[in-house]
Amino acid sequence: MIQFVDVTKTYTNGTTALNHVNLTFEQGEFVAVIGLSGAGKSTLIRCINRIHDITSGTIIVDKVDVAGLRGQHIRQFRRRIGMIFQSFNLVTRTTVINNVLVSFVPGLPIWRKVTGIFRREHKIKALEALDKVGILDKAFVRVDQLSGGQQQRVALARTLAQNPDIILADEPIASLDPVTARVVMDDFKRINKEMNISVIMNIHHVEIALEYADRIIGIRKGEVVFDGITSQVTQEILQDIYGGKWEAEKAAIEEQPAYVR
Ligand SMILES: Nc1ncnc2c1ncn2[C@@H]1O[C@H](COP(=O)(O)OP(=O)(O)OP(=O)(O)O)[C@@H](O)[C@H]1O
Repeated sequence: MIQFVDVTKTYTNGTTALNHVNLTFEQGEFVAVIGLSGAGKSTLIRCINRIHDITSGTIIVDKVDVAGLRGQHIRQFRRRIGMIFQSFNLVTRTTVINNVLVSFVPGLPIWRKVTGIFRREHKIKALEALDKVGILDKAFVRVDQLSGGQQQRVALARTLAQNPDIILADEPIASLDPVTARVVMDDFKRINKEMNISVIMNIHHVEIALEYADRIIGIRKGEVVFDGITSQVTQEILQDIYGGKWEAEKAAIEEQPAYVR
């Protein structure tokens, strides 16, 4: 369970990105966070694994006060939380399996890190993770030979190999075409349902958010203005989340070329 209790985040330049946010995420939920650009979606997600430190309030993840973690404890905590980015964050000049094996590095002795020698059990786990996202056949292909969608699935496999309880996804489909975006979203959904891994996703594509997520959180100017199950979301609610700019936002998404939609 993740709890935000009266969380405020003000960056050093004075921008308040989160303003007195209260939220609870149960284990196994699939939550989409939506809102205008600059609303605070990334900040919300990134405070959970301490990429950003909050200014006031408390974030509790499974009874652990995240702000109190230091050094080794923060590394251990982060291993339970996978992170997926828009830009995949892979090493493109090496193979798919090497990218997945990297997820075992933090727990390995220094000589293994340096030599890149991985145990058989790690290799099997890496291959299993690739199988879960349907790209086992690409294990020994160089990442730069894969499509964007396949690269995002490698990133997902790398996260799965870490055996996380939670996956935070920051605009994971923003650079994918609509068909590939759905393939990747299908992976997220399957992982969420079959493995009971919580998925908290920041996403611009509202129609995809409504199609895949169980719950929608709408953020406007750092405040939660909607929090409810997906079927409750109406056009009026979207207007409210997008500060009356929903029609313009919808048109902007529709006008984007296919590769960014
Ligand atoms: N490192 C930072 N330093 C200062 N201000 C920041 C920083 N990161 C974000 N902000 C500001 O905080 C606010 C929320 O930003 P955030 O990236 O969380 O929004 P977002 O909803 O994810 O936007 P987008 O959809 O464009 O990614 C914005 O006003 C942004 O300019």
